Amino acid sequence: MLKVNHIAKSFKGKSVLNNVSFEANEGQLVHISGANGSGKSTLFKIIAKVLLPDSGAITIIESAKIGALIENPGFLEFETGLANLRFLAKLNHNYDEKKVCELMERFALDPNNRQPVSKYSVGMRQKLGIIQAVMEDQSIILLDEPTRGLDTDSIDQFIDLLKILQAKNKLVIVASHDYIEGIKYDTLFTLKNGTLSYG
Ligand SMILES: Nc1ncnc2c1ncn2[C@@H]1O[C@H](COP(=O)(O)OP(=O)(O)OP(=O)(O)O)[C@@H](O)[C@H]1O
Repeated sequence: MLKVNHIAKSFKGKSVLNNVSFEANEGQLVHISGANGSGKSTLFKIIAKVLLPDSGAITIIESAKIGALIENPGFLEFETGLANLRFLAKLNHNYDEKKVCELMERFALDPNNRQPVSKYSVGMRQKLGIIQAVMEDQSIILLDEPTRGLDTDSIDQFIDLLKILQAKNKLVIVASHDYIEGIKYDTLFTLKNGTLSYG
């Protein structure tokens, strides 16, 4: 479903990714661990094709759609959470209000909350970021530090969501520097000094 072939990327002569390769398939839950600055976000941006690698290639099966939470997702600050999700999904003509509201409720976000996103807490924004990555039934889901700012109840809700995504045969790749108790990954990678290795 996804092939990452010999990816290299440097910024201003400083190598961030060096010959990174791996393959992943539907139904797999993959973890990439790495310290701050190890290149996790850069790798996700290259997989999502928002950044070009210096060399190497990404191959994704044609029917696959990518959902991603990378760094701090940008929202329309003066609009409500639901209005933001509606806007993002409508860009792709794939808006299902019932599904979006169910996802919001799963994460204890009230779809009828009239507060603009500018008033949201870090955790609430993070939840909105997770929802937008999965709300269009995307088949490859990239989640960069998904539990940042989440309290323990929200982390449990996130773990439940991962189980649902796995049951739906999605490929989910989580990048984080910490280990999240309670998540059973199929494959573990570590990104260090620009190199991706198993374990
Ligand atoms: N557009 C850019 N221009 C210059 N340097 C960049 C750019 N994007 C990333 N970098 C550098 O590349 C390195 C890897 O950054 P990246 O954000 O991919 O790491 P990360 O593992 O996601 O870190 P974190 O866990 O802190 O989010 C860092 O040294 C960063 O400063």
